[in-house]
Amino acid sequence: MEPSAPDRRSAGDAGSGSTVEGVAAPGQDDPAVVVNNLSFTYSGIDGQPLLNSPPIFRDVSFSLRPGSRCLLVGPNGAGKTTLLKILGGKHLVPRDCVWVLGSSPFHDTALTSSGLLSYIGGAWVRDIAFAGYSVPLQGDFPAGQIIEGIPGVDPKRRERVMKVMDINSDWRMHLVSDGQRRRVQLCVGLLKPFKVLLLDEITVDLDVLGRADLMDFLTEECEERGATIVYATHIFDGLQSWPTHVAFLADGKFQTFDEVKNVPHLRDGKLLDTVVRWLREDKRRRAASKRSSKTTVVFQQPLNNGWASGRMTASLSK
Ligand SMILES: Nc1ncnc2c1ncn2[C@@H]1O[C@H](COP(=O)(O)OP(=O)(O)OP(=O)(O)O)[C@@H](O)[C@H]1O
Repeated sequence: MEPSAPDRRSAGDAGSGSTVEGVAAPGQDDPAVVVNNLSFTYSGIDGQPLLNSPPIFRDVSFSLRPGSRCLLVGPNGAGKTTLLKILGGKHLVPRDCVWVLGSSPFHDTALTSSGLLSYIGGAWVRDIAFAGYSVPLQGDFPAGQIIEGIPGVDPKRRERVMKVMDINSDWRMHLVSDGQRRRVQLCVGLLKPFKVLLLDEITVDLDVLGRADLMDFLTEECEERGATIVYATHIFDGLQSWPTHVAFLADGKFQTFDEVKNVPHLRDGKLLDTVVRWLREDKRRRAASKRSSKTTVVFQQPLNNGWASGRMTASLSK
């Protein structure tokens, strides 16, 4: 799909339907998400691209209109999380490459602080000085305290989201199961009436009913409020009729990005079969390209050795 021209009003311009200070809401027909020729490579702490690491994306472009539900699929390591993080403003990319609700998510922090753009991904962890990296958030405090402590939330919406996620306010966070912790994490991410929601494999710990209720809620949010959702997952159970769009990311680009109604097998509800076929094709393509490649990878002494306090990273010299 060709990207549409982004809405380039700067933050603070009066936009039709603007409700949050600092964020110019796009008009109803403007795309909610626009990506223009996005290329991205991770860099080390010296700011240089990591050695021997090809770009994660090359010239990726797409756009999504309000109300779209896009399933983002692809093999492990294809870059789904990276793309969601870029859309969520967590990685610096050139301002003109990524537009969410008419603003650059990295540069215009009001997008995320207002809750209009919400990113929910990974386990609920934090880096805590002297405790370590990726420490699970499980202090002894009740779930209700976290949820009710978030300011600016409509009490009716809070009640609804807590009901959908089936949360007991008295759950003590250091005693809950992984699935219960995930429910609280989801609840927090859904409390504000987002316009764009980015989900990174968040249903992994949920039981089947919790998952079904969540997907129904998300469908309603898109159909009734015009929210836009990009959801990266490897779990396709019960998702056949959920997406309006499917994007298959592999080898640095979208091998497929289309509306479900335009892809015959997807239209017929064969989501899992189709994704498995795409994955097999991609695996064959990678094997063929490896066989034909004459490039010898030479490991060199990297400019940084990837050392950070308490952690060894993958950029260590071999
Ligand atoms: N912080 C980082 N620094 C350097 N490389 C990274 C970093 N995070 C991810 N990568 C690399 O970027 C590539 C894409 O990773 P990413 O997590 O986006 O893939 P993914 O499609 O979400 O994978 P999965 O399906 O396994 O979750 C991988 O090769 C990974 O090793």
